[in-house]
Amino acid sequence: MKNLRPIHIVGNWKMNQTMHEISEFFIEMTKMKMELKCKAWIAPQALHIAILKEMAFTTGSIQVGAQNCAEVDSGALTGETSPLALADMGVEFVIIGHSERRTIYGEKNELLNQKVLNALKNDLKVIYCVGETLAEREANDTFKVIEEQLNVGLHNLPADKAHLVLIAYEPVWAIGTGKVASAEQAEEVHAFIRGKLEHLKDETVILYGGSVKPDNIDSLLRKDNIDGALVGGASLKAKDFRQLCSIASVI
Ligand SMILES: O=C(CO)COP(=O)(O)O
Repeated sequence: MKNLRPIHIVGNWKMNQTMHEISEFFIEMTKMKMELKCKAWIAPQALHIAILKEMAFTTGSIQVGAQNCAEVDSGALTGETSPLALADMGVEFVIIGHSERRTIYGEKNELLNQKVLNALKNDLKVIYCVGETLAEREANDTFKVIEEQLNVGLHNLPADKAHLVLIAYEPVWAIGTGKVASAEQAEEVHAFIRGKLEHLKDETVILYGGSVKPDNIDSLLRKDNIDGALVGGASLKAKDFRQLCSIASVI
């Protein structure tokens, strides 16, 4: 079944990168002239989406997305990013429910559901993030927390848009900490998530995120239900990003 699902390497640049660093990234990527056999996506901060789309166009194979969007298309929402505007700009995907949005900005599953449905209405691909904190894992609540995040966050998902949804499992304790979940720990949760999906159980791409690096991605990607990675720190430099994509291309 895994071969139904193309491997995705998604860089989440979070609130990083200057114009100089972005130019360097694409100069390096272009020099490498790599033929990508995996899907390579990058989500820069909103301000950089347009310029990245131009640069990515010259390298051919990188798709550009957003890290967040509002739950409605337009209105008096100062500082928000409209999914309608993203679609209008030709943006391909949006990350929704990242743990930093959930914990720092207090975004709850109900709000995230509105965001998911509205992004899908605009035909954006959605990477919906789920994952437990360390305290929740230690209290043996991992599956309960993730089930709730899936049930509420993906409530009323229209069957005809399910092909636009990807899931990212990002254990909060593994993000930016250098503590990667073992391939077995991640696979256990990925299999659980797949079992809970209502539509397109076999086709839905499920990414792992949390301290993914070139030296640990191989064992993760070899698991049946791990179809790629959502990568923070190691996606910022072209050399690491390219290496992640090269490893993913031969799985
Ligand atoms: O949050 C993440 C990606 O969305 C993971 O970040 P790191 O790869 O830096 O741990």
